[in-house]
Amino acid sequence: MTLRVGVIGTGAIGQEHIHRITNKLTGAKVVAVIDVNKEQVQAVAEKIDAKIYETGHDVIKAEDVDAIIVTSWGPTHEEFVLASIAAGKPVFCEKPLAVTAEGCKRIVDAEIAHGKKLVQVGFMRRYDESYRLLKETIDNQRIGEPLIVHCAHRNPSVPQGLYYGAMPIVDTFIHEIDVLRWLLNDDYVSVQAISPRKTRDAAEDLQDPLMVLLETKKGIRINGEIFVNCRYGYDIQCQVVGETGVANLPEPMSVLMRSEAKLSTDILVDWKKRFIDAFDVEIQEWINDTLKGEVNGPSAWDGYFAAVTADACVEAMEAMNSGKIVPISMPECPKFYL
Ligand SMILES: NC(=O)c1ccc[n+]([C@@H]2O[C@H](COP(=O)([O-])OP(=O)(O)OC[C@H]3O[C@@H](n4cnc5c(N)ncnc54)[C@H](O)[C@@H]3O)[C@@H](O)[C@H]2O)c1
Ligand SMILES: O[C@H]1[C@H](O)[C@@H](O)[C@H](O)[C@@H](O)[C@H]1O
Repeated sequence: MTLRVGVIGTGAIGQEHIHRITNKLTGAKVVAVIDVNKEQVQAVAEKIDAKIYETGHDVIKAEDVDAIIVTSWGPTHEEFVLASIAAGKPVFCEKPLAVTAEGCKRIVDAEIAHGKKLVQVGFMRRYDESYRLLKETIDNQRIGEPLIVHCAHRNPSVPQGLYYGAMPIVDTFIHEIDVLRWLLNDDYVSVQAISPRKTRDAAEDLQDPLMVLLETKKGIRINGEIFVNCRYGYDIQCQVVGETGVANLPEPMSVLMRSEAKLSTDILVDWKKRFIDAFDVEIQEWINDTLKGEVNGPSAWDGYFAAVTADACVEAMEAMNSGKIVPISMPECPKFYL
């Protein structure tokens, strides 16, 4: 059986997912697309022979669409995920699940009321081989119990005018918020924020770089650096300090060169390349699970947890350098998501 997929939002990542479903993965076909950018959606639809719809809701309602992928702008996600649940259709939603914790909670409530899991959130780092190896190292106690995590999320640059305010947290650090909770099998209890000296490349309305200090239930301290105008590359670092050793996230594979009196390796500059394999595995597993009527990837509850944590990080960022420690509290995870 082929899963007939409708894609809402054919921008950067929408096109990436359409390309992988059409050319690399098996078991699914993109049959319907929609974007508010008419020229762009026309070009995408022509390449894959998909039908163009007027709105996201028309795609969700279409009889020949079995499952939905939401890759439109973040603020539109909640509406499309809720509509997919109301139509009883499986939905893969890129991060963020919704732009507020309340929005994520509405999705969680709607899914529970529906009675069957339908929602998966695009936290693709859980599918990345290097993070999986790091998790295996921790789970197998090869460094004893984890005590401290140092991590960095560095982008070479961000689009001027489109990236501002709380985005270092809600658009960028949200990946660490999800993956570290998964990596450490732990939940967060508090956060504070510190602003280092600002880079000359940061826009006026952006604190860049930014540091957040999270504490987990087990007492692990996480020191997170978010630096979105680092200029030199797309660099994701994670080091876990344990009782008996230190484990580092493996670097992406790259040729070690000796040339012009230098020993060097290239650094990637683009998230698409850094996580290309992870995205492939993530979407292939989503297709396979959806065909079986299952959801096994990051759930709406994970999306909600990330949003609650992100809200606390934003509150800490707004009070940065004051020493304010913002508590992070979540209700018990409902049985539905266990
Ligand atoms: N998992 C990841 O690493 C990752 C990477 C990139 C982007 N994302 C997420 O994916 C989403 C899209 O990001 P992007 O980089 O592709 O952005 P983008 O701006 O390139 O694409 C978004 C598209 O959504 C369209 N759109 C906006 N409102 C719409 C609506 N109401 N109906 C239909 N289409 C609409 C826009 O016209 C645009 O083409 C964001 O939420 C982003 O955070 C996740
Ligand atoms: O900071 C960016 C992240 O590094 C990417 O992985 C994407 O999530 C992108 O949307 C963010 O803007």
